[in-house]
Amino acid sequence: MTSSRQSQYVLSRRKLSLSEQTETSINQTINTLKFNNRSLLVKSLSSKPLIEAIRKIPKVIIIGVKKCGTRALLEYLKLHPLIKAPGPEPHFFDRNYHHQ
Ligand SMILES: Nc1ncnc2c1ncn2[C@@H]1O[C@H](COP(=O)(O)OS(=O)(=O)O)[C@@H](OP(=O)(O)O)[C@H]1O
Repeated sequence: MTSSRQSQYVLSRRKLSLSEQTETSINQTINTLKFNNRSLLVKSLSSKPLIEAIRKIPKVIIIGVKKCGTRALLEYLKLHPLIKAPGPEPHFFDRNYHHQ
């Protein structure tokens, strides 16, 4: 990233008051989605839907083989008032990724 783009990025972070944790999530998303051009994201950060989408990125993912007790773990964690879960198990990876 060039220095002008870097300062643009820092300014955007300040303007949006992103926490360090949110910024880490954004950076992980950038890496995961293989965004090569970060300036694209910096420009998009002014878009409210994108910010909302980024806030919804999970902070924790429970992964387990069938019948290992992931449902019970999720139910116990959901008892905590500060923990939100997307309803029942979303099965994101087994529904969206298939190895051959
Ligand atoms: N703490 C603990 N100790 C032992 N066994 C436990 C525990 N918590 C959950 N369970 C049992 O785990 C089974 C469900 O696991 P999962 O939630 O991973 O099931 S699933 O694959 O998502 O359907 C399910 O087993 P079955 O009743 O045989 O289906 C649960 O009874």
